[in-house]
Amino acid sequence: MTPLTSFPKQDIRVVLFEGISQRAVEVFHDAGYRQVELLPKSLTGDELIGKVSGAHIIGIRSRTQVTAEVIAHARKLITIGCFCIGTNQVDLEAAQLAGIPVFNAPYSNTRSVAELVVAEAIMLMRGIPQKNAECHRGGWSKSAAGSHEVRGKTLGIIGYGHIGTQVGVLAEALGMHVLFHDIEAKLSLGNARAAASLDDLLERSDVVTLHVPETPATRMMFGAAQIARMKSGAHLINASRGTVVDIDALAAALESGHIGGAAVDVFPVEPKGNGEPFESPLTRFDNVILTPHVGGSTLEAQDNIGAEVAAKLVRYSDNGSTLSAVNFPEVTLPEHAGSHRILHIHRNVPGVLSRINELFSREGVNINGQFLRTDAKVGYVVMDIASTPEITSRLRAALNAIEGTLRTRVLY
Ligand SMILES: NC(=O)C1=CN([C@@H]2O[C@H](COP(=O)(O)OP(=O)(O)OC[C@H]3O[C@@H](n4cnc5c(N)ncnc54)[C@H](O)[C@@H]3O)[C@@H](O)[C@H]2O)C=CC1
Ligand SMILES: O=C(O)CCC(=O)C(=O)O
Repeated sequence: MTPLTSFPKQDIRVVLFEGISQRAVEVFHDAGYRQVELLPKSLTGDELIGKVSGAHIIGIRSRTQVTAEVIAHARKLITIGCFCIGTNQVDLEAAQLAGIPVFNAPYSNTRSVAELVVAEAIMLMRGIPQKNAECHRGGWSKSAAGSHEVRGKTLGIIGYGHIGTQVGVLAEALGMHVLFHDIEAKLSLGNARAAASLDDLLERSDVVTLHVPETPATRMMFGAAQIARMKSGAHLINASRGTVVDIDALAAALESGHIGGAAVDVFPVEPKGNGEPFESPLTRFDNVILTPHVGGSTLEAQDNIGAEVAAKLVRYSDNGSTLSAVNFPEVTLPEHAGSHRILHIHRNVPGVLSRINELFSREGVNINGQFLRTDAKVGYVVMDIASTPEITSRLRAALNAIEGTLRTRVLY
């Protein structure tokens, strides 16, 4: 791939997919970006490739799959924003090796998911989904059978991270006992306790809720064997990723009555946008709350996410800072008024930095500031120099010729 360079801000094309908040557009406009396109849904296949290949910055939510193939066609792309928490929809390694940092909003919708999950735990324990469905059909069955308070019951949280801990805090405020299971050692908040094992958690919980990211280890981590371990009549909530639960095994356990009810917000296959058909083996069960992946969809969260991720994208585009990028060495940079800033992204192989420094000394250019971070695969070095456009352009061409260079950008 020929390394790319930067150019005037008014020519930078930003494409935001999946109905990202207007707040993001405002942040780009305020920062001087004029070409911001807001699309209401995700795209796939050639349509997505066509759109991304013309963009310098893209913003997506959980639905748009930015695969290695999409990235290979994204010749102008300098950065990707996931306007959400999860980043599993992006091939992070392919992006990194194309010199494209990816940003997300790691906390902005945490509270929204936690509130929904706790509300669902109450609804499931009361049998409200099936009562609601019956009333909608003109039925009436006033009864306390199968209806319970959550106070004193046990909530099992799988994945005790940002969301899991918030769910635990809210559940404890309702008088629930909280157990959690995580692959990492975690500080328990309040009176929450780590379960001895996943099986231990499943055997003791009245409601089990999943808050793990999508990783190779969590794909289908919750199947027939885990469901069988749950107490008879217990409830399952999944607002993590649709690939985490074996949906057919869940349907079978609902059919048999082993699972008392479920709330599912995420699905193995989700429609591309509103108005597209939704299909799931769970639609036939009254005791299942189905929501269209709205765990993080509150106006509060979406506004915050729009502002946060857009600000990160602007900062990277304007200044080169990669602080909080999820796939890139993190460099925090000062302002560079009065100097040219050269950003050089390269494979992390021995000798690249010394070749860069040799080049600058050969050109007789003084480096006012140099910032370097590396990870296992990639190095990111930023140099502020007092230079003329001619010298900078010569340097840029020479930098591009250094073996291992993935991308060079210049910020004037
Ligand atoms: N339904 C929705 O709208 C939303 C869904 N999400 C999903 O929720 C996930 C979790 O979000 P956060 O809590 O912010 O992430 P986090 O990274 O703070 O927490 C995830 C936790 O899961 C643990 N974990 C990872 N693999 C595990 C395994 N195999 N078994 C047990 N624990 C494991 C991690 O150690 C970590 O503590 C996101 O990755 C995203 O997929 C996030 C926001 C909105
Ligand atoms: O709001 C969205 O589109 C996705 C929310 C989500 O799943 C996330 O933040 O990871």
